[in-house]
Amino acid sequence: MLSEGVILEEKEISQAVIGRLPRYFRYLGELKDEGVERISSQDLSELMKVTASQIRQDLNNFGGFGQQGYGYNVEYLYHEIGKILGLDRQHNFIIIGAGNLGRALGNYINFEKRGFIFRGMFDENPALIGSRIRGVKVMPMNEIEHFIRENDIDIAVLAIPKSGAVAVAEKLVRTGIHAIWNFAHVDLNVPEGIQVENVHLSDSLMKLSYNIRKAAPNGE
Ligand SMILES: NC(=O)c1ccc[n+]([C@@H]2O[C@H](COP(=O)([O-])OP(=O)(O)OC[C@H]3O[C@@H](n4cnc5c(N)ncnc54)[C@H](O)[C@@H]3O)[C@@H](O)[C@H]2O)c1
Repeated sequence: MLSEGVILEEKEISQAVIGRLPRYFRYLGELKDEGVERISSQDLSELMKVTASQIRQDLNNFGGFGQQGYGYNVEYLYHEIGKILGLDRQHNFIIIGAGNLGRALGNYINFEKRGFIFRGMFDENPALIGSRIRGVKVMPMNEIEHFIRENDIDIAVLAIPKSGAVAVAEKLVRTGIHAIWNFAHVDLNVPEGIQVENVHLSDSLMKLSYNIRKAAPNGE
């Protein structure tokens, strides 16, 4: 089972560490763009507001990357974390659901900068078929299986209501898709080997709401 951690270079890495890697990647990318060549774990810790020991522990999972008295080579670490995250290769994705959310995701160009290439969009509403988002055509659902196979699609983004999500996910599984980025508010039961990442923006909003309440418990 891959639910608790992933096997990487013969070592079990916890999902908590994996979850922190994109943030390291982002900060290192910014440092690299600013021309910073190396950084100590102390300075990285101050910048990212996590303890230096957390940084050392996290990066030790992958063999360290740091050198005593030198710190981290920013460019090297950036590329190594990118490789660990699989960002050294291109991922082709499609979006299912050309509604508000699907269109917003399709219009977001920064995914391409990370190697996620928007290839196709699908919807069951005939009125939307043929319309385009950033030049990408909305296609009918009966073309999806053929499209996935012909265009080397590895990620399907589910931006449809939960009522149809399970059936669509089952269809995607039959096409041999590798991964589903699931925005529908339903848990998907997919076979082992197919990766699902659930996104619930409202969870983040509820956390914010909790923190607002904690900061002003009397509703001031
Ligand atoms: N997880 C999150 O953070 C998050 C955030 C916003 C919205 N959502 C969910 O995402 C879904 C889409 O939101 P929206 O605002 O874009 O809705 P929307 O109504 O604007 O768009 C939904 C689109 O999906 C299409 N569709 C519906 N069932 C389909 C099916 N079985 N196959 C193919 N296409 C189908 C519809 O024709 C429509 O174009 C909603 O169910 C909403 O609950 C999730």
